[in-house]
Amino acid sequence: MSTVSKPVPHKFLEARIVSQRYSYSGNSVKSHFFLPYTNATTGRRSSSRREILLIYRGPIGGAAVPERKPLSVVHMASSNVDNKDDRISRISSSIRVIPDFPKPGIMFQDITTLLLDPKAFKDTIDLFVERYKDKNINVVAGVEARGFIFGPPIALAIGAKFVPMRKPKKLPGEVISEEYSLEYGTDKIEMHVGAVQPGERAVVVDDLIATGGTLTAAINLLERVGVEVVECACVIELPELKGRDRLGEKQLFVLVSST
Ligand SMILES: O=P(O)(O)OC[C@H]1O[C@H](OP(=O)(O)OP(=O)(O)O)[C@H](O)[C@@H]1O
Ligand SMILES: Nc1ncnc2[nH]cnc12
Repeated sequence: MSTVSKPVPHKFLEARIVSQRYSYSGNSVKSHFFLPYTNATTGRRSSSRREILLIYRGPIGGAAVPERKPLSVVHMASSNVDNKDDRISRISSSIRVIPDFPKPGIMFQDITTLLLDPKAFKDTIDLFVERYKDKNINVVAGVEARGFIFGPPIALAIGAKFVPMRKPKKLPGEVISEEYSLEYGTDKIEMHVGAVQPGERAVVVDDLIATGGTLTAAINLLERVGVEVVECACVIELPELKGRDRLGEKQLFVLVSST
């Protein structure tokens, strides 16, 4: 379905489009067409341009945008978030889905739009802080890159240290590393030797769990040096990729589920 925001005079329908750009909002795509502005009497073009906006809603790029739901009570079995909590639906609706990024077939869950909404961002952090503040957590480990956005404010609020788990060759000191497979490739994460101590209690934070490869690698790194990983925490779960199964007995706390 498409709607034209303003009636388009006939003379502009005959004009050539000089440029076009797209912007995304929720499950809709806006196409901005720029037409040369032509004087109907003289036929001369002005340097100014006229913008025509088309708004498409629904399927984009041939693939249907999946519905993202606040987590159902069944999925929340291991969490204490009230499913009726209106913070969850605000968080869910602030996350945008970009089809075919970074390659065809991937429905990319883009949390940068959540970050643009200060209330949704604060609600996200608050929900994690409410869950971990009384659990004697010493370590919040965040996985590069998006775990670096959510992890540090949680760590500060609960009085824990933040430990970055970085992509290879980024950390300057001695590291231990762990390889893992992704929904779209393979990768490796590294942690500084000495950043954590045996017996410390950790939560691993990331924006999203897909296949669970990243979180499994993070858990392995921490457990190799004697840290107790209490739980993993993500904003989004893609349940179809069964990452939760890959974590085995390890608890996973998520806020929204995307089907
Ligand atoms: O459950 P998995 O299948 O392991 O996938 C989840 C991981 O994939 C994404 O990161 P990505 O590797 O794309 O890195 P980036 O955050 O640096 O873009 C996401 O932020 C998670 O870290
Ligand atoms: N579909 C997805 N959206 C965002 N990040 C991801 N990481 C792995 N799969 C992803």
